[in-house]
Amino acid sequence: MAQDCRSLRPMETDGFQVVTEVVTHKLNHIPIFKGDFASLSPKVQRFVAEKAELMNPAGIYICDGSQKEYDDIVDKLVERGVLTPLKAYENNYLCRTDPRDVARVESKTWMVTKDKYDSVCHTPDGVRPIMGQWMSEEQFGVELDARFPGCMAGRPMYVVPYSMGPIGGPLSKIGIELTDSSYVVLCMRTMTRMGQKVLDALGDQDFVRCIHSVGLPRPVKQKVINHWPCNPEKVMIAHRPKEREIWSFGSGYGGNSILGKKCFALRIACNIGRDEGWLAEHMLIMGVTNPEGEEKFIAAAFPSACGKTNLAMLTPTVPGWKVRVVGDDIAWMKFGADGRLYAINPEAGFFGVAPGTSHKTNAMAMESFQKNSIFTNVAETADGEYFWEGLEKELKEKKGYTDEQLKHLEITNWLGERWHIGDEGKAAHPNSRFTAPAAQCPTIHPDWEAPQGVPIDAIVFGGRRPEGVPLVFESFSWEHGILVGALVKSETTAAAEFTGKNVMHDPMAMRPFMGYNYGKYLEHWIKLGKAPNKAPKIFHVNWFRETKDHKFLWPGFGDNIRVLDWILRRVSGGDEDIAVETAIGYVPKRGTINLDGLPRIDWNELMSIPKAYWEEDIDESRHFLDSQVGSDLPKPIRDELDKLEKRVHSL
Ligand SMILES: Nc1nc2c(ncn2[C@@H]2O[C@H](COP(=O)(O)OP(=O)(O)O)[C@@H](O)[C@H]2O)c(=O)[nH]1
Ligand SMILES: C=C(OP(=O)(O)O)C(=O)O
Ligand SMILES: [Mn+2]
Repeated sequence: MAQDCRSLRPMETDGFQVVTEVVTHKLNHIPIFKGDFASLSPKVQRFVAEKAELMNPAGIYICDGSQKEYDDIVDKLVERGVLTPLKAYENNYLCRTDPRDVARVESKTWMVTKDKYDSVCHTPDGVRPIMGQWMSEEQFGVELDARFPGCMAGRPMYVVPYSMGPIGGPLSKIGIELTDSSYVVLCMRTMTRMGQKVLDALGDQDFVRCIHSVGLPRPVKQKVINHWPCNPEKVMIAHRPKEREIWSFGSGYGGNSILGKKCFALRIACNIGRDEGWLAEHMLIMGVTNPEGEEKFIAAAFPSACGKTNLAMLTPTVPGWKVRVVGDDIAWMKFGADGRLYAINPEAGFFGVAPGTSHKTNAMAMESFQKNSIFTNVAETADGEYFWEGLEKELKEKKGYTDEQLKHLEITNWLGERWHIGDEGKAAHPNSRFTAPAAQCPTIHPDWEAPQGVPIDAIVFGGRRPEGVPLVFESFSWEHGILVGALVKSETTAAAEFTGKNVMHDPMAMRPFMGYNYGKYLEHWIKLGKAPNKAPKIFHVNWFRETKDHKFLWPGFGDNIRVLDWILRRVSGGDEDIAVETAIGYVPKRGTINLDGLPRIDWNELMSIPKAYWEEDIDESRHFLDSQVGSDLPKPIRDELDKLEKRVHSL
């Protein structure tokens, strides 16, 4: 077989020189482009050798994670036109993908388990589960065979050892990603702790096995667009939780390819968390210090593109407050011996939504990506700056342009076409992203890499809810809070393939990332909150409620500190009289949220709990839980729903 594979191997080897050739019992003469195969642990050797034999790369490149390695790969990609230096900054690059490969693809994401109901709930006949898709092991075998054999022909196979969480930390875990995408290698270096030091820490232990291919072996028969090989027709993002294995094919988009992130740190990790008694959640982690100097930590779950990165990096508009970032997307959380919930950010970088980000909305994100960052599918100005929707005003002021000058500014849009502000279409893709090292954020928390994590005082859920849902409310109990999380809904965004603005269920903000039976997942949450563990209070926020003419009722962004202030006062307890009991939870008493300096806020509209809306919402939610969770719904959650319904009926 090796002989046949070699003959398939085209001449081009991306300019890498063959350093040594290893001969293993599995593999004949696969060249090593970089690294010392023999120094890998037997488990890693075997993994690399087996997968190389399957995918037939031109050679193997073992990443050491050094700056030089990063720079070498960048240089190569610039030479080939994959990356464009954004010359207004130091070490910032623009990458344009094939326009068909710009977001996660939920419909092509699967969990592969022997028993279907380990992955999905017992939904009634004819109902397609939306909390995860299941694929049988047999079918997975067929799909794998139709994609992976020979899929890396002519391309280097990078071996990317990485740690999610600080290397060696008690909550941290190691993975190894094999990929034929050099873009992914660069992103993994920013988003995780990557390289030799991880292999050193690994020893002969096990690791999460991650296999990623863009799915376009050389010689390539189709036309490659933007030097971005991908295979949209054959995309498959498959997870084998029991085997702790991820197989991703056909897409280079971050959420599908930077496998440490959504695939490992959420879908696989929530399985590990279930087995080991902890939680892997789609949550930011932030430290909030009040004017008295007391700091508390909040973990908040919002669906993709609903404000996690922005909240984590918030610049308070109220004097005296300080916000510091621990993480902006994922939290691994475990109750400690003292009964408190501790959270780490398993990542080392930010993969954030670019459009809408500006010094006005998120200055700390802007400061994080002034250097050493990669911008995917944004636009570029003639001066070599990044550009996207939301930067118009800032650019105008920075350059001193008149309106007329701004309108005529030469911009290259994300598709590589000439474009001007006001032209049809968008400058940047709505899901365009920045990839930036977390350490570059000016408000990164000094304990962001604390191996044992930070103690969480409040959990917050939220989503884009244009109507019916007040700015903030507090749940009555841990179980009620879990119901609140289980009923999270949000308008769809550009982070996945859905088009149009529909309000969809996104329970716990985990719909796209659920790694096992969602009913069992709720049970796991319930169990962990029981004494002697001290369960944090659970809140729900909605920055996105609209007036009848579709204007936001709440200014959002830095002003969200006003809501966090209320939340943290509730957490502190004390005898402050700041909450009113309502059917859906405690809401702020009028006047207890600081509105000083804001333009007029329509408090009644912002905080109202319309009975008709909630009655309909509960019917719809009950239908959702019945059809999507069915008999797997834990009784305490069903009881909470019954109680909520009763309270709403008597509104
Ligand atoms: N109106 C409003 N928009 C927000 C707020 N926070 C974030 N956004 C916008 O929502 C989009 C996604 O935000 P981001 O923080 O990247 O979401 P994430 O994907 O959950 O991390 C961006 O376009 C933001 O400008 C807010 O408080 N109010
Ligand atoms: C990385 C992503 O995350 P989020 O939008 O939640 O920041 C994604 O959805 O692809
Ligand atoms: Mn984000």
